[in-house]
Amino acid sequence: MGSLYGSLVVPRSRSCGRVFVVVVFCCLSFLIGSSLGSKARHFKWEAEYMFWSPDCIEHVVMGINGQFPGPTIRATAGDTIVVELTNKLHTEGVVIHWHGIRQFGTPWADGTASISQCVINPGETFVYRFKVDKAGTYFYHGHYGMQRSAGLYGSLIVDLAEGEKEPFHYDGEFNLLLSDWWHQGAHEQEVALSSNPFRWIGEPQALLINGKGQYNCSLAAHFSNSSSILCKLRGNEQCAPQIMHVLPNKTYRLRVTSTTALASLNLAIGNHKMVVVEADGNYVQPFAVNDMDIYSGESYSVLITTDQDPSMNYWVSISVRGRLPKTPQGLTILNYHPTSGSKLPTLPPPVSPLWNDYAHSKSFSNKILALMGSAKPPTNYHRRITLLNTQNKINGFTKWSINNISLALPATPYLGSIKYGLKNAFDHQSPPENFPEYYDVMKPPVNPNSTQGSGVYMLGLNSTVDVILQNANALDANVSEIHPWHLHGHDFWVLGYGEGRFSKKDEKKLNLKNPPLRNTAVIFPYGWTALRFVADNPGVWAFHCHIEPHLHMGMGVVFAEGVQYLKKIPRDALACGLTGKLFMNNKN
Ligand SMILES: O=C1O[C@H]([C@@H](O)CO)C(O)=C1O
Repeated sequence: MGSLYGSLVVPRSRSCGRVFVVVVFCCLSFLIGSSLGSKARHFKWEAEYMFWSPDCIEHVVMGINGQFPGPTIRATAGDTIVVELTNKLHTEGVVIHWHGIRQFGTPWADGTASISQCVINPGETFVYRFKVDKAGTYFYHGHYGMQRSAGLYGSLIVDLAEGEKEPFHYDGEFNLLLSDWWHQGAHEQEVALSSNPFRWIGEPQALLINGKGQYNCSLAAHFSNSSSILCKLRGNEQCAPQIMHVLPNKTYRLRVTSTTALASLNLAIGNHKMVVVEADGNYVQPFAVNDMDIYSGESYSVLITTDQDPSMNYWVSISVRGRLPKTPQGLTILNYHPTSGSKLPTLPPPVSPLWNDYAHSKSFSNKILALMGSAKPPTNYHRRITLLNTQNKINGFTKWSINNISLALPATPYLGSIKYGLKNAFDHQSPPENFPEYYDVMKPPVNPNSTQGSGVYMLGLNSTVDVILQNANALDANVSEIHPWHLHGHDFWVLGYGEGRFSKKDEKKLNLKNPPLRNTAVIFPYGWTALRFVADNPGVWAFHCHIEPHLHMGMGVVFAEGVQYLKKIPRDALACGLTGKLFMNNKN
């Protein structure tokens, strides 16, 4: 039986002791900050395809060092992470993106193919070296083609620097990395999505918690009317649920991240409330919920108190939201000591809100506010870019477009072509800042024909940028979908969500007082989301829908800022395309 136990009773809040020496040491290290204890953490990783059974059915998955999900990185704020990644795939490149890490001063380590680096070729090794400057719950994943869908992901947890204290107390912690799984391989999915006629990938076959799921059985079979069979708790280590073993009357921190390819999820724990304290590596004003939505690309920490009857066990469930669910609930068990971990809960699993109860989702999103004392956004912006999200056609192929441009990535990474002024590397026309007044976001596009482009929004270094993400109707009437947008290289403030087309009157409703800082924000069907960020990180950064097939279909844009101020970009990152040629010519 897979068992999931965090640090069982490890007090996380550290305080300076009473003994003088300890006081001096603690307080000194507090004053000096993270620099004292910070260190380099080295990892040697090999990315490879392997046979694995995430939902008890054997498939090819992408793993790291023989593990799926990949190894968890645990570091302390201020540390330098060094990952020597060797590509052991036979015939395909690879990169890894460190989701939520801003990469200040190391934009070439962001791990985005065609944007921040060339893919690592089979047999080659690339060294990712970057600082984790902010404590929080993060993850990493492939960012080339649909390698995240193939299973290339894992957790990255950054603890507070020595001497610093969390604004909440907990006794132990668990890590829940959530994902979705298809039986159709990622390559076949790529071809399906890029074919004419278009073939949609459909809904996932299983939801995974820490890479483990149940396909044709259910842990809660005895509660359902269907003939589904009871899953085994023991036997197949690769798919047996990891039981969460807890002691009564303690507080646990659950670090929850979603790296789903498609599914928006709702997480609930039978009989237990969750207090949300962190979102995307930033503290939030704590609030309690019975269930919570989590979109692809997001991370949260929630606190649970084990104050229920210890002679029982409880369900931990994840279910699909925002799309007609065709995937069974993902389940595991919260097991109270000394009750046996194999005792199934006596109550049925939590019933998740209806998939299209968006009022419920919006109410959750609107509760997320910055913890008092958090950094506030600048009160004014220099530039506002409105990004209309539409589903389109290009020569009969189905795409997603932003202001009528579907993103097509160039062969030479932007970081190199912008730095070295290579004019032919991509489309130098700046993409549109807005969409036409007459466009009706409530209806399918009148003229769905779109174009592909590789254009970049060039942002003034240190300028304040507002982005209004505008959702619209897809190609079919009465369909508008959820899209979680993720920004690389920055956190942004989420100033607000609204219905219909963003207009002048919405301006007054924006929250400049305590908006949460995040790196991923959702747009609800037929709605808008307003974001603000400061372009203070020289580099080239992707901003895109975190739904993997949607990005594959062009749903993203690229921001560049201050690239000319970058002194030395490691040549290893740019040894392909026109930069590769440039380096070769310079050598001769
Ligand atoms: O991009 C998508 O395509 C399908 C559908 O719109 C067309 O089959 C779907 O549900 C998406 O999210």
